[in-house]
Amino acid sequence: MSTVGGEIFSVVRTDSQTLARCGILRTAHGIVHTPAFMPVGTQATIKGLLPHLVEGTGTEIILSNTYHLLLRPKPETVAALGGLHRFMGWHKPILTDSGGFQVFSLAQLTRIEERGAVFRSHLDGSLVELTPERAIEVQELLGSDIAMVLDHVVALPNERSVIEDAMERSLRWAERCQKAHQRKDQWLFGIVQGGLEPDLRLRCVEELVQMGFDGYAIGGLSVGEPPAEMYRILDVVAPSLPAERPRYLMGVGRPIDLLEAIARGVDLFDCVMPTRNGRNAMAFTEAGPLRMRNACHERDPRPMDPTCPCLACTFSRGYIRHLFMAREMLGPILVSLHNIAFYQRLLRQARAAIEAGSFGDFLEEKRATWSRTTM
Ligand SMILES: CNc1nc2cc3c(=O)[nH]c(N)nc3c(CCO)c2[nH]1
Ligand SMILES: [Zn+2]
Repeated sequence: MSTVGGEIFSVVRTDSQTLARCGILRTAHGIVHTPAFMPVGTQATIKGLLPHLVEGTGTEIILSNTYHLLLRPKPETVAALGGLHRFMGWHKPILTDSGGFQVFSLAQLTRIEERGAVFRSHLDGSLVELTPERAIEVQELLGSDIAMVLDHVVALPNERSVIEDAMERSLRWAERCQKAHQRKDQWLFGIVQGGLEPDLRLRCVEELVQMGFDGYAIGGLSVGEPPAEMYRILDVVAPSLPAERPRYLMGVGRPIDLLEAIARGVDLFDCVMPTRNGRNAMAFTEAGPLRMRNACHERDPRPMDPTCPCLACTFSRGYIRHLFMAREMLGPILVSLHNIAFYQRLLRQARAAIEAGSFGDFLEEKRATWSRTTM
């Protein structure tokens, strides 16, 4: 348990129609209003965006990755340069993931042993070992406000025995992470595994809560399973987690997925979609997604989203299409910025709906509006 000033998390309002709630998450670098969305800054940068631009979208917390920074520039280098906040000039909260997902999704020839994950770096093929103890040491060197335990993530669909084995190893690793964790100004979150098996998920929740973490993440989802399957697991897992601790759904998701998860009591999200899609000229708007290379935008003087307050929406669609057709750097920068602003505005609207006790109506309205698009 960390001792950052005051309580970790307070629920300030619960919706009257769903399990959605508004909360305040307190960290060493300030507070986060939940439900909150974390843009992904994998290599100590939200790709293409200076910190003050990210702040301007209303972002209060970002995610960075142990796996990538372990390989380059190495955590000892980041620590020597003052830690991750000073290194990247972001002075609000930072959550670091442990690498559990990347050793499964990015690394080559990963071998999972009881001791830890052994893999070849995707950068130079060198052999790397990531143990629970090293994952904690790295996150303490980086100085993030929230650290994640090292977990064993498996692909879905999978054999129940494979899922059970990985879930049990993740529990043993979580305990080792807890024992290794020293920094009192850094929260430590556990991660619930167990695939799409409700009984394995609930057993994992029970054991993690027994160990006692500052917050709880729901892992092992958004790994290719149908959305309905994810929602079914959330129905079981989210309400079973302690109400007075933050609940973080890892790697999610599309705008509609965020709202469906918020309705089930989830407080925190991270996803590469707004920035990755932005770099690929796909802009989220209230009326549905826009593909900015599309010829229809060539002479369109309107902003991407006339209701959007962001800097990118002071330019015309014609200009943004030109930037992508000319392969100018500013294209991906502007649409990434806009997409993060879109997600943060959606969460502001969600928090307001919860405060008004009508999040259920808000969700229904978005389900109807977006059912005709791929949001
Ligand atoms: C894009 N989908 C996704 N599913 C995830 C699932 C996990 C998970 O189970 N464990 C850990 N440590 N990280 C995860 C991450 C990376 C964070 O975005 C995920 N990302
Ligand atoms: Zn905009």
